[in-house]
Amino acid sequence: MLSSKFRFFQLSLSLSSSSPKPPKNAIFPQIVAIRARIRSQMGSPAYTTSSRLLFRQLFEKDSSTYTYLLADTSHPDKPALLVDPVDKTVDRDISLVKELGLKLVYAINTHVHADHVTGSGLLKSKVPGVKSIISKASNAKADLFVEPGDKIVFGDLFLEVRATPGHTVGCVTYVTGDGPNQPQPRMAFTGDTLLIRGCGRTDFQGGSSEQLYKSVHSQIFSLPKDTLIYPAHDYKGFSVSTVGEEMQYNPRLTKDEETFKNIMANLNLSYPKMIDIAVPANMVCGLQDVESKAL
Ligand SMILES: N[C@@H](CCC(=O)N[C@@H](CSS)C(=O)NCC(=O)O)C(=O)O
Repeated sequence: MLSSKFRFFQLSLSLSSSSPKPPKNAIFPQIVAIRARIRSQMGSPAYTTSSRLLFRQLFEKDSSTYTYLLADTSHPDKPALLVDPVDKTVDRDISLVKELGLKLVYAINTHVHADHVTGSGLLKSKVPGVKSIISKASNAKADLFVEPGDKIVFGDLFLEVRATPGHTVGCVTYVTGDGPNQPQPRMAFTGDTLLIRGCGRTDFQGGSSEQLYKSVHSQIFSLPKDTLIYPAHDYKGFSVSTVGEEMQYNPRLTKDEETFKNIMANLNLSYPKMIDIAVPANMVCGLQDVESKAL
């Protein structure tokens, strides 16, 4: 496969060999044309353009979990939030927040995880002022509870809350705002509801394949096709997808509902190794709260 640098070089060459040497003042439109050709050959960009949004995708390898850091860097306070922090990587996340000069305000969870302990409790104990967030429908403990239609505001940016039950009863998807100054394309943090070319299992924690199917089709596939999909996990090496791509290629969710339910009933996955520790800990916002409750 060609590296993008090499592709650029090739495209520059082919463009100059097929056209006469341009006058000096015509070079800028040529660069614009080359960039447009690269973009069209590479498909949708896997990034969002916004002058204000700082975005980082972070990984925890033991549970193959993605944590996302978002901040409004145009706001004087540089308010930041973490989506689905993991206890094991909290120190890494705090260092990054400090290095970038951000003010962490929220630790947000898409759901009560079964495979790892949330970093929300540790973040709250290590960074004064951080508030934990989870959906009201999860019945878990947190500082703030969100419901469908709520907005989580950080500076002049916001995340919209969409109810996407199915993997668990309280699963939500957080979608970047729609409006002036909000990132384009939009970004959807789907938790375990929609994975890249897959989806969350539905065999515990109040899971339902019927609900998951409806959630994805009504709440995620209804977003603009260029909306970027950022899941909570990936087991195959993917990092980002789009609504359009999943609508076309997701091997489970492109099927009709009956076929989907049949696929989900026959996944035969073993239970997550951490489930007996993770679920009770996450119901109280992370291990720290479990310890303080026990005192
Ligand atoms: N082996 C892992 C757990 C893998 C797993 O079950 N992943 C979940 C999301 S975390 S609860 C899932 O929904 N997977 C769907 C799939 O199709 O893989 C462990 O032991 O932790």
